[in-house]
Amino acid sequence: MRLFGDYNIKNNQLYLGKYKISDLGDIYETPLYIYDENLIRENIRKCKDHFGENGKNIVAYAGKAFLVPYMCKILKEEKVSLDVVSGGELYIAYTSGFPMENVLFHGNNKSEQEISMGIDLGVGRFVVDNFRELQLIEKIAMQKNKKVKVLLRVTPGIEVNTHKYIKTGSVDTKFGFSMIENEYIKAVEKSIKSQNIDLVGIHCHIGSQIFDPKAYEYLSYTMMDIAKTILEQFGYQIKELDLGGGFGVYYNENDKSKEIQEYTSVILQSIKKRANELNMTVPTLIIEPGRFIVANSGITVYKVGAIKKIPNVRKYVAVDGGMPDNIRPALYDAKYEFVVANKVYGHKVENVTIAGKCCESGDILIKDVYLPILEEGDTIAVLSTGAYGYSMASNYNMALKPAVIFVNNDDIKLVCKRQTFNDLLTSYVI
Ligand SMILES: Cc1ncc(COP(=O)(O)O)c(C=O)c1O
Ligand SMILES: N[C@@H](CCCC[NH3+])C(=O)O
Repeated sequence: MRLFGDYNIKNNQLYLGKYKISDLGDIYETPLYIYDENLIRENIRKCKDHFGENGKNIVAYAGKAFLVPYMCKILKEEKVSLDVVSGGELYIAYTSGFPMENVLFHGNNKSEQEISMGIDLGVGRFVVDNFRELQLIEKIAMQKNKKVKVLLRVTPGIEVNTHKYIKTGSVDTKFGFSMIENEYIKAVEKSIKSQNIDLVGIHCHIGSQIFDPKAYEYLSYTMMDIAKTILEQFGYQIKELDLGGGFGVYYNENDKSKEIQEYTSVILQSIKKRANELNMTVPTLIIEPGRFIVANSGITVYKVGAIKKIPNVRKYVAVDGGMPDNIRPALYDAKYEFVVANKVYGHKVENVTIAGKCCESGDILIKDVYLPILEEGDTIAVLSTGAYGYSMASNYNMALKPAVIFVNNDDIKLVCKRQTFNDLLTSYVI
């Protein structure tokens, strides 16, 4: 078991700083997401320190990992950019006072309304995914008499070793302009010719939960080669090169997680090397880490309810949450570490399966885990759920989305209230 940031064990109990996790579960009700705010800030600073090159390069947090108004406030204070993927994320950023010029607007099927909203709010960069979007941006920008800064998303055709659902840079993907038959060249040409588009650079993202820095070396070379082709064909040197996110994190002992500098140094060195070989200037570089910044800072806390023992088969221990607050085990077969927060080490341990409370046999948080003997009322913490947990939460089975609290030294901040039954009614026409 690996604890990050201020998580610690005292008297056989799990704590975050001075706060006992089982007490927080009682106070704020379970399921509950808890974050170590200092660790988020520390991770952001690590990215800036190892990649920012004193403000020359840009770190853009990928909001899809976890985005709430309080997170926007932290990002603003820490002076990083933000990658959003929908009108909804953009709206959260805007209403939270996040500077719009530091927003990159992603998405493979942006609606006219989203594009219009992005232009009106003045987002810094549109990351353009396809020809339809290019046309729409041009049309809407022309109507509004605006010139819009864009990065073109290119699919580098790079295979990475990660779950197939979270690969995004392979040849066969829904994202970006393909290199096959020089599709991306046509997009560059259209952008350069357009009166209402200001082509700033190119973007790519090969996938998520990647552990091999070599993948970024190869990506860096490929993208600089693309930049060279653009220079040769159009006499245009790109100003910005965005290499996406994807830096892998520790969930369990099979994950060979690395320090961020092991990825960023590869990127910085490879880009400079290739730029030198190609006789080009180094563009402003951008990375978009999501998981790396928030995953290890967050945990999810549950209470044990029903326990079912099937003689000689299996013991199921059900908790008061499950797939609505963490879809990742069901969707990606994700494996987390589990801690019984109110009795971390037991005299005896046993093999159990932790089940959620949904009406779904696949709602299993983990199969075959050794934990101290569990009883109803015990508090279970699932570690490193800070990325793609709350952001992927649903109301399946009309489950209420849990509260989220941030702990920062002595302070506790409730950043999302637990939903109520009345909240479930808000979108219905009765
Ligand atoms: C375009 C883009 N940028 C950044 C990210 C963030 O990835 P991660 O959370 O793995 O760093 C994603 C998600 O995979 C993405 O699709
Ligand atoms: N939701 C995914 C990551 C998505 C990456 C977005 N392109 C996960 O939990 O691993």
